[in-house]
Amino acid sequence: MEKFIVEKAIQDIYPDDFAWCYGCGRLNKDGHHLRTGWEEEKTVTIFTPDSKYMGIPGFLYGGILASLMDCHGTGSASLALHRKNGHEIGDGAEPPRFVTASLNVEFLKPTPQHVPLKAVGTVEEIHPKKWKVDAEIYAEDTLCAKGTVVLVVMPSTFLKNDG
Ligand SMILES: CCCCCCCCCC(=O)SCCNC(=O)CCNC(=O)[C@H](O)C(C)(C)COP(=O)(O)OP(=O)(O)OC[C@H]1O[C@@H](n2cnc3c(N)ncnc32)[C@H](O)[C@@H]1OP(=O)(O)O
Repeated sequence: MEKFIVEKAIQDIYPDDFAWCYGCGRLNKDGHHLRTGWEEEKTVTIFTPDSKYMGIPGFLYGGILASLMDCHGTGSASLALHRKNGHEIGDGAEPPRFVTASLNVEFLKPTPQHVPLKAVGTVEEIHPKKWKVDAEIYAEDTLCAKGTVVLVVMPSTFLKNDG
């Protein structure tokens, strides 16, 4: 049977200061709370968008697929560098933080509403600070979108200076 749950997600262990992303921050009450984990050597994010994310009645708005691809990318890169650094979710280590440098999405088929979407990622290191995720989004067995996301380790300029 198809698995529609991510048991251990990298977003669950982001430090609170980095858990506010609209797509994947667990502390953003208005956000999507996307969660990304390993499924063997691939990364997986499961998401069933709310009815309001409609493009054409019965079909999803493409921007919501891009959001899924975006946060699936940051989560996947974080998982991969965390593992490369010798860590796994649950060992107490803080994961690396990534931002999206580029996002390319190809909308291949109309995507039905009201079914769980599964983003599947293949992660590749370009440079220790720069990673690429090739992602596919499936609605049930149909490949509806694919894309490439390039992620860069978050520069210090993103850190809020409260002092
Ligand atoms: C903890 C989790 C936090 C959750 C966050 C969720 C975020 C959700 C996703 C988003 O929406 S992120 C928000 C949207 N994205 C942005 O706002 C990013 C805006 N863009 C930028 O800030 C910069 O353009 C960006 C950081 C993406 C890239 O900047 P650069 O063009 O300077 O980076 P570059 O790609 O050249 O290299 C990055 C680093 O890798 C190094 N590098 C990359 N490739 C290399 C190579 N081949 N050889 C040598 N060095 C290389 C490069 O030197 C550099 O290291 P340093 O910072 O130490 O100098």
